[in-house]
Amino acid sequence: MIIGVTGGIASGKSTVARAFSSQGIPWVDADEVAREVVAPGEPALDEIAEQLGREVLAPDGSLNRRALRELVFADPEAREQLERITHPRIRERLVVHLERLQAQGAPYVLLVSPLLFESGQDAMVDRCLVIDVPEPTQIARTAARDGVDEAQARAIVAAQMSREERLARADDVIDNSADEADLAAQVAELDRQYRQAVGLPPES
Ligand SMILES: CC(C)(COP(=O)(O)OP(=O)(O)OC[C@H]1O[C@@H](n2cnc3c(N)ncnc32)[C@H](O)[C@@H]1O)[C@@H](O)C(=O)NCCC(=O)NCCS
Ligand SMILES: Nc1ncnc2c1ncn2[C@@H]1O[C@H](COP(=O)(O)OP(=O)(O)OP(=O)(O)O)[C@@H](O)[C@H]1O
Repeated sequence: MIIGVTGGIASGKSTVARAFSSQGIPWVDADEVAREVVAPGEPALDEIAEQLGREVLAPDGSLNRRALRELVFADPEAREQLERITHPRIRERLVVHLERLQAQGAPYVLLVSPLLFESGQDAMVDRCLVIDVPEPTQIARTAARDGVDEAQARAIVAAQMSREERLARADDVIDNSADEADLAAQVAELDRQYRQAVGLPPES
């Protein structure tokens, strides 16, 4: 069984994944795979430079992530171009990573992805778990963690699915507006349900 874990920027997906991991559940992180596909030497990196301009490269030829971020969250067309280059490759690698994890015999595995619904990755999973936070909390946590200004954080949120739409598509929801202890309790309860769904006793 594959559980897709999604939520907007800084909703708490990685924190949730770590909590599941402490119960023995492994995960694949789509943001990490997205970085793999644009590593130096990857064909996607050349395509990005060709289509979006060499200004998005650092002097050493690697991706200047900050420059690309500022470009794509100000220009929806540039973002769509970037997604056309990266999303098929991300998807291909996610399939490989998930198959490898499943072969290792965990009770179930997680696909952690900010764009699970937007990029159609929900078709790869059995259940969708949405991490939900109010938008002001999301903006504040993004700005605090990534050192981006509030306007940039708002632009990123605006490029993602609305909270309402995401919740409407959820099979399960974690409310991450309280503290991390509260989050851990919600994860423990879902872990119990997921183990039961795959026919395992709660503590296996
Ligand atoms: C725009 C880029 C260069 C910004 O890099 P940066 O290091 O600043 O941020 P990072 O990659 O850690 O992403 C941070 C968050 O931004 C949001 N985000 C990233 N890409 C997108 C997008 N295309 N649309 C909406 N939100 C996005 C996500 O919430 C993500 O968790 C980078 O995110 C990227 O290459 N995005 C395109 C690939 C993609 O869609 N990745 C998302 C995972 S499928
Ligand atoms: N319940 C909580 N209370 C306070 N801070 C929290 C809570 N949950 C997460 N955070 C903090 O909010 C920030 C975002 O959390 P996290 O990195 O888990 O989100 P994410 O959804 O994985 O983000 P992204 O996809 O943008 O990388 C982190 O700095 C994290 O420590």
